[in-house]
Amino acid sequence: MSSNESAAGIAHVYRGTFVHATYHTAVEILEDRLLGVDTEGKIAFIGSGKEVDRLSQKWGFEAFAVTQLGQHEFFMPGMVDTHIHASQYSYAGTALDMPLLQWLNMYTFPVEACYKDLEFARNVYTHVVKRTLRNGTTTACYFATIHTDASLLLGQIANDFGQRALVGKVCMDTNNFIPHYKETPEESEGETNRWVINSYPLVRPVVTPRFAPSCSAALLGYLGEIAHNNDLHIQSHISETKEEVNLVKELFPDYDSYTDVYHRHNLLTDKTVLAHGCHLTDGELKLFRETGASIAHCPNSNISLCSGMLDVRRVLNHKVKLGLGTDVAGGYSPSMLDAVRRTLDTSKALTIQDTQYHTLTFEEVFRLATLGGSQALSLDENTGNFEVGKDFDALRVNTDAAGGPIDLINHGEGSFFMSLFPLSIPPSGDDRNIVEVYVAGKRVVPFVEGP
Ligand SMILES: Nc1nc2[nH]cnc2c(=O)[nH]1
Ligand SMILES: [Zn+2]
Repeated sequence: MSSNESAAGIAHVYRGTFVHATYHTAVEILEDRLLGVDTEGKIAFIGSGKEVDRLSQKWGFEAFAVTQLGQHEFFMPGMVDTHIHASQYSYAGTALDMPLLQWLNMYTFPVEACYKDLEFARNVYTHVVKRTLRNGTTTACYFATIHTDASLLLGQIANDFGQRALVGKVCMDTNNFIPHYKETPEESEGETNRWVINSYPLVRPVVTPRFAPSCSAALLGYLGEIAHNNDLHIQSHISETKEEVNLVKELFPDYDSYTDVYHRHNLLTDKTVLAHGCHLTDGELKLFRETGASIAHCPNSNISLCSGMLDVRRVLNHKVKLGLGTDVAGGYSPSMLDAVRRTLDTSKALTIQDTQYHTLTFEEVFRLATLGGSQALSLDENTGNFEVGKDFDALRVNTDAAGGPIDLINHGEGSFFMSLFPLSIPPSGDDRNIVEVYVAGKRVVPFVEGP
């Protein structure tokens, strides 16, 4: 047995087409493969479908127990939403009529204040976890609110429905508009310490300063220390709008840049993910690269709030890790397939402005939605693509789903279009094409209905 071979028994074997990204190739379409999942939910082997007899002997499964995918089906890795506000799901699709800072005061803070009420929280959090899972988000990096108990509930709900999640209790000690929706720095530190000791098998806590304008230097310092002492993930927002960048300059005049504010409070590490980054300078991107911090690209929100257009190609050229985020409710869609589309749209809009621009390809964006996201969250040892030893986080996709949003037209066996058809789903498909969702080997969609 080689070092990455599983010692656990085989629980499931699937045969058919597998489509995924690797570290070297944006998209690989693997036809007629056999993939075995062990009893711990990890990928135990991947081999040719033609070798079913040899593999069944080697791995000890019955050939008749293999699940055969349909002619128009394939497996792709589950998608990774690197930035979503679970607490804002209740008003997704509404209230996008003002710029970020006014939008936060007018809509977001009043809604988030409601999460003191645990029943309200339970209702919204159950809906957002189910909706994102159904849309193919197998890993979500969530912002909750400042309320520790409601944030714990979000972690429990994600775990119970089988979604892999990073969950952040939001920290903020500055709020001039809604004074009751904030904490003192000491409360925030104490509650974060209470928060980070809790975990569920699929859920990890994330240290979550909301963004520099909502946090004093003292609070940022406490949070950097907690993250460092406990080796935790960190998430926040950065350089989403020019107005925000100017505000940070006013609030933190002694720092070189917005990025420097986080850096000097030990908040930039290889487990940090910062959303937006539309207006970062080259020097700031260099600091991201040096620290290993990553960017959550949230194109729907960037356009919906008229914040800016992130030049993803520039970020990738700086060798900064980048994943995609829905940023509900600044973004109006909880679907990562929408994030794929908006990423392509933003890249094409940049190309319209500059015809020499190196537009992102469909394949590159597919990678960002899957493996790229897992790298951005430093979870790619566990998830992001179909490699032996990783957890089986996967979507069973039917390109010809009954009632689906797109028709599969047969161009004839072996034609150019037929071979590329799996790639049409991220831009043109929707949740009707996602017939099953797996996290760590367990089927979590369709939901198992209670009694
Ligand atoms: N889009 C967005 N940006 C933020 N910056 C600080 N808080 C938020 C938020 O809730 N949404
Ligand atoms: Zn956000």
